[in-house]
Amino acid sequence: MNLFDVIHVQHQFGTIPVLQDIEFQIKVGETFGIIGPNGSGKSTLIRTMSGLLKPSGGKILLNGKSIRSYRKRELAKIIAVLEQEGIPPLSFTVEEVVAMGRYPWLKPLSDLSLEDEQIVQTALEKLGLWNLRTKPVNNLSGGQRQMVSLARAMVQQPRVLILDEPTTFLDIGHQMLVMEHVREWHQSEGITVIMVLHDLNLASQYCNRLLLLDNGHIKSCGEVHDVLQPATISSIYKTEIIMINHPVHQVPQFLLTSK
Ligand SMILES: Nc1ncnc2c1ncn2[C@@H]1O[C@H](COP(=O)(O)OP(=O)(O)OP(=O)(O)O)[C@@H](O)[C@H]1O
Repeated sequence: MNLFDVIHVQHQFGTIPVLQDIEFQIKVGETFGIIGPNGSGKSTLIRTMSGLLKPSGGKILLNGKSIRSYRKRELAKIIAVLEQEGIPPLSFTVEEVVAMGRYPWLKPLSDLSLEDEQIVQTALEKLGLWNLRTKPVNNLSGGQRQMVSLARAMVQQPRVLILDEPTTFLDIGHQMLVMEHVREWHQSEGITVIMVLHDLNLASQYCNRLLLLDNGHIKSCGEVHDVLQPATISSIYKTEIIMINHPVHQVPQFLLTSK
């Protein structure tokens, strides 16, 4: 059985169509990338897949069951979402925000158990946040906030991690840090990762399959080499590119050429 079946999904905001006849499947354990130009519908698509947005048409099955039929808490045990902005600047401490990820697993009105606290501590240590744990998150840099967001998702212990542009606003060092943590988590726990990425070079290195959206339609979906065709990428992004083979990983990489 597929983890996700996205069946004839379409969505419109008012009268403007944003997703049209979207159909694809994702299997358990995949690292699935969603790429496409600004405004092509990537965030809208993953919002429908995480149950945050009801599509205007079609349906989305998670483990064979309509995603709309899951209760919020039940869904939060399966899917963790890292939204584009990471976490909003709040006056809660790093540790408090990370602990919020345990919410789906707590009994109503009960506090964290010793086991929950241990899970929070492990995530803080793993993501290099232990020394920052008593700091308010609104005093952190964008990169540190993104790590807090990832730690909160980690303690949620989901089976699926959905990330919307996890590397926007991050320098190359932090981009790699986030991507490597996600990869390690994927490999150690077998979680399924679905991520929207603008950086085609990262998408190529970190995803095993890609979906390319163009103006609300699927342009292509499949293996990295099949989707990242230079002529297609050049025409969809309306820009000159040169494709090379990554000298270490043997995957497509793109260079931009100035005029
Ligand atoms: N809440 C909303 N109300 C009205 N229109 C919206 C809403 N959210 C998104 N849109 C529109 O839907 C289209 C697709 O937006 P979406 O955010 O899904 O694209 P995207 O591919 O994620 O873009 P980006 O790469 O810039 O983040 C855009 O034209 C956007 O203006």
